[in-house]
Amino acid sequence: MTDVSFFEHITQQFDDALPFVAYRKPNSKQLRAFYQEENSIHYNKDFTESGFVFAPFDNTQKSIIIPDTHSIDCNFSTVGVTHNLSEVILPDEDTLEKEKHLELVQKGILKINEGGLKKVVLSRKRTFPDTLTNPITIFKKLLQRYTTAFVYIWYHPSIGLWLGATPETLLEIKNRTLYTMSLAGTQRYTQDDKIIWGAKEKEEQQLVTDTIVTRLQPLTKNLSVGAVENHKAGNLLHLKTPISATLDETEVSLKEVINALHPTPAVCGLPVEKAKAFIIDHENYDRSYYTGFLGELNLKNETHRSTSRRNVENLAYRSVKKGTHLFVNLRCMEQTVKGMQVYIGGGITSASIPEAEWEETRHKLETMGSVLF
Ligand SMILES: C=C(O[C@@H]1C=C(C(=O)O)C=C[C@H]1O)C(=O)O
Repeated sequence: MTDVSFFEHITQQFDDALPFVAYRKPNSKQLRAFYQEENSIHYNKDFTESGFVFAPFDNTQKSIIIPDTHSIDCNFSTVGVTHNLSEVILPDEDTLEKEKHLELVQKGILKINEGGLKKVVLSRKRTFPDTLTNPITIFKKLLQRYTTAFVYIWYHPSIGLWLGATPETLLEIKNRTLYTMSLAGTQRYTQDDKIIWGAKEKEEQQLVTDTIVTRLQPLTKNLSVGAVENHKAGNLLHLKTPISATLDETEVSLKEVINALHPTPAVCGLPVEKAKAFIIDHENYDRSYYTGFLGELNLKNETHRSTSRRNVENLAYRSVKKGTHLFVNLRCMEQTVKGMQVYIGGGITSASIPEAEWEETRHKLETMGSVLF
């Protein structure tokens, strides 16, 4: 299919108020969409379903599946896309918003200093009332600007419309190998500076790595932790550690692995239940799908049955294997009647400085806000 027909197809779905998701994986040119011909909500039961899953932050709430029954794909090239991608200066922020966020961060630091809580990720949302009104155009701009991110547009008439360009993989399972990452710590990317990370960022990211390792250890074998590297996401840099392991899905279910990983301390905090309770009590808004996860779940068409006759066991395994590739829903926005709502947050530790945390959310906002005008 040509990219023109692809975009026409998803535009038609949206105009007809029918569910769809369209996405492109990091560093890929392939665009893919799953869509429904009716508007029912398919809830996930136990992560054995096939399709595209959209899960909220609160893991006690249900996730939604767009089944893999109807799909289209195309190669996307930016040739012929004429969107202006110059730097955008966002409208000034309400001073009340700033005060509210500083207060929230101060409360978080206080709670950490009291003991019992090591890290908590605190967030806010900003509504842009006067933005581009066509979400498909925003999607195209995200594709054009964030080539190394997982870029998506997700729509269900009974739930809403979400868009995002996330740098964070929750989990990928290919054959018997599981890949994930610990992503935390943020600084602005400036081309000419030598990259130096502060102790707060290094410690915060190490906490995430250690937790992921502890949670995956009992479920996997051959766990391997790579070296810490810089990860560029738009105008930001993060610290990232790649983690991989061997997973036997005949012994450990996908549901167990997802429950072990989500929510990671990169988006919630540590210890997870205490951090989650603090977030729910103090953030004063519903995160909904922000810091949830989304992506391909048990996609059958990624299965390649081995033709090798040498390893019968491997052959049998491969024949039932399906592909799963999930991302954390960060750098995302939701279309509402009030305008586009962009969600942003950052990890708070005892070493956090409230003003710097506010600035971090401003920088993250610029990443998303730049495609809205
Ligand atoms: C919570 C967000 O990002 C997370 C928090 C980070 C941090 O605290 O430095 C960095 C990357 C993400 O793990 C967000 O972008 O909203």
